[in-house]
Order: sequence, then C-alpha cells, then structure tokens
Amino acid sequence: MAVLVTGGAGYIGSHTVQYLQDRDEEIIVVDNLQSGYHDAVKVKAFYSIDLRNEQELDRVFKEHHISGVIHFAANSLVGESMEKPYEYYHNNVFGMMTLLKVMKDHGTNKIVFSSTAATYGEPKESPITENFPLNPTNPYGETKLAMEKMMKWFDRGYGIRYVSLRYFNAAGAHYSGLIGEAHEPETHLIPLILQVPLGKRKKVYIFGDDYDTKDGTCIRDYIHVMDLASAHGKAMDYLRKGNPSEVFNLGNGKGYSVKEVINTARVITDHWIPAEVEQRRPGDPAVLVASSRKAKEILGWNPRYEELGTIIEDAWRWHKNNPDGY
Ligand SMILES: NC(=O)c1ccc[n+]([C@@H]2O[C@H](COP(=O)([O-])OP(=O)(O)OC[C@H]3O[C@@H](n4cnc5c(N)ncnc54)[C@H](O)[C@@H]3O)[C@@H](O)[C@H]2O)c1
Ligand SMILES: O=c1ccn([C@@H]2O[C@H](COP(=O)(O)OP(=O)(O)O[C@H]3O[C@H](CO)[C@H](O)[C@H](O)[C@H]3O)[C@@H](O)[C@H]2O)c(=O)[nH]1
Repeated sequence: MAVLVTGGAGYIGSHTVQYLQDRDEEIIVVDNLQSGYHDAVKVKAFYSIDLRNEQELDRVFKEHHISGVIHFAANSLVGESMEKPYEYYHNNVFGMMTLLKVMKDHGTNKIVFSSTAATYGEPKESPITENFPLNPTNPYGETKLAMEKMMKWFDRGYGIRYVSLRYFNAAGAHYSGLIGEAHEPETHLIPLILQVPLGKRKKVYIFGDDYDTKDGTCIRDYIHVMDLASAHGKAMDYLRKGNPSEVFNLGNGKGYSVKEVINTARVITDHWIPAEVEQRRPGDPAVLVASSRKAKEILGWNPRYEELGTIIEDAWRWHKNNPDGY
C-alpha cells in the first residue's frame, strides 16, 4: 500500500518524502520537475510526468496500489500569480480535477492537500483560526480555495476524504543539510536574504515599510519545513483511522516582521546584510499569523523547531553546503 506524493521533488515535498521514508512508508513520486529536482528524493518509483496528463497519471495508479495521496504539485508564488492567473488556474485547479478524477476511478479515497494562508486574504484579526472568512487577495490563494472546495464536493459525491493543511510560510531545511530550498528564480524571503552572505547578491529588498505593523514591514509566521513534514504524516494517519475530512492551519503562532527576519539572519550568518526599502509587492497582506491549536489537538501534531533562529540556522547549513542548490 503506497502513498503517492505529487510534487515530491519540490521543497516541502522532498522533506515530507524523507520524513515518510524514515518511518518506512512506500512512496511513489509524480513530479514534472518544473520547479523540483530529481536529486532531492531517493525513491525507486519516480515519474517525471505532468499531473494534468490523465492517461499518464492513470498508468501510475495502474502500476501501484495507491492507498492515499499527498498533493503538493502546484504553482505557488503570490507575486507571479498576479501576473499569470491563467497558468495558476490551469495548473492548480485543472491539476486537482485530473488527480481527483483518477483517484475516483481507482478507488483511492484519502488525500492530504497543501493549502495556504493565502486563502484567508487580509484577515482583520490575529492569530488566524480555521473559521476565519476566506477572501483571497491574489489568484494563487483563489486557486487553492477552489481546490479545497473541489475536494469538499468529491468527498460528498465519491467519498474521497481529505485533510487540507493551510500552511503559513515554509522555511528551514532538513537538519542533515542534504536537502533544502532551491527555487530558481528564488522569491522567498529567507533564501534571498541568505544569498547575500553567500556572495550571490549584494543586498535584499524590503517590500514596503508603510504597513500597519510595529516596524512597518509585513509580518509572517515562519514554520520549519520538517514540522510541516511531520504534520503530513499525522494527517495521513488521521485519514487512515477513518476520520472525516478536515481543514487545519499549520504555523508556529509567532509573527516576525521582514526586518526581524533580516536581523536574525545577520546574527546567524555573522554577516552584515544590506537591506533597501522598495515599494510594496502587489497581493501581499500585512500580517499573517496562524493559530495551529486545532492541528495540535485533533492531529496530535507536535512542532519541534519553532524558534526563528533554528529555522534560519538549518536553512543556512543547507545553503552553505550547497550554494548552487542541487
Ligand atoms: N513554500 C511555502 O511557503 C508554501 C506555503 C503554503 C503552501 N505551499 C504549498 O505547498 C506546496 C509545495 O510548495 P513548495 O514551496 O515545496 O513548492 P515547489 O515549487 O518547490 O514544489 C512544487 C513541486 O510540484 C511540481 N509540480 C508543479 N506542477 C506540477 C504538475 N502539473 N505536475 C507534476 N508536478 C508538478 C514541481 O516541479 C515541484 O517539484 C505547493 O502546493 C504550495 O502552494 C507552500
Ligand atoms: O525579497 C523579498 C521577498 C519577500 N519579502 C517579504 O517577505 C514576506 C514573505 O514573502 P515570501 O515571498 O517569502 O512568502 P509569501 O508570504 O509571499 O508566500 C509564502 O507563504 C504563503 C502563505 O503565507 C504562500 O502559501 C506561498 O506559497 C508562499 O510562497 C512578504 O511580506 C514579502 O513581501 C520582502 O520584503 N523581500
């Protein structure tokens, strides 16, 4: 009984594959390598196919007995989605539709899904709980919300149960320093900051310092990628026990401003990292901080790497060892 991981060669996917293999799960990876790396995973069953190709996906399900799916494959950049909404709808929404159709055809009835804080849009209060209004401010968040709704109706119609994990900002790397974040081009704050001490860029840009926050810069909730990985394991266990579909936030409940992240990175890398204020990035909400109480209570999730310093230290180990990525 195998678990299919779509997008398993990507950043969060590869860490989750490692985590699941460490607990002896049989893993199948489907990844079209548009932003992932074959070298990031060591699995026998690796299919470099596009999820939207129904015939090829169907073949994967014919060749393996797949009991559940963890679905990471998507386009996932807030800024890019503002410029390329078609690509986001096509990959994310049509990709999910194809996946659920093939799951239905093969009687696979469990899916753990990578949703996002971006489904909430610009919440009025903090921390965010799962019952907050869902009002995405960018196409990325809209497509993820559409995917959540699609799962709801496929559950109703075909009995495919789901756990939707709305994660906040994934960061950090596996403590081994052997796998980590490698996006090309990189747009995420922490790896961009670390490119300065690596000698790959001269400075970082702060996207707006006129937000209504303590120092004027955006506040985000950074969660260690290995804590995300363990949550996927817990979510799959939850579905295996026959529990009903659910939605959970995953964050560490602490918000850090862009300036605080830069300052922490300066300490960890022992490097002065020049920073320059630029204009706001379209689609960015001011503050996104999670309440993950529900995941802790219902899934029994127990995050272990909550300090921003630990998260940046682990990211730094990976980037220092692998300055050019995979
Ligand atoms: N990184 C974050 O902070 C964050 C936060 C919230 C949610 N998420 C979600 O988590 C998931 C993983 O994010 P990530 O940062 O690891 O991204 P990533 O780009 O590193 O990984 C996505 C993987 O999916 C693959 N992929 C994309 N489209 C595909 C398709 N049509 N067919 C097959 N493979 C395809 C890519 O090649 C890549 O390996 C995404 O769904 C993203 O929306 C990420
Ligand atoms: O060079 C940069 C890059 C980012 N930022 C700021 O740093 C914060 C974090 O930005 P990231 O691009 O690292 O991450 P996002 O918050 O835009 O989005 C990430 O987290 C979201 C959930 O909160 C999503 O799900 C999404 O997939 C994932 O990329 C934002 O306020 C952004 O404006 C800068 O100031 N300068």
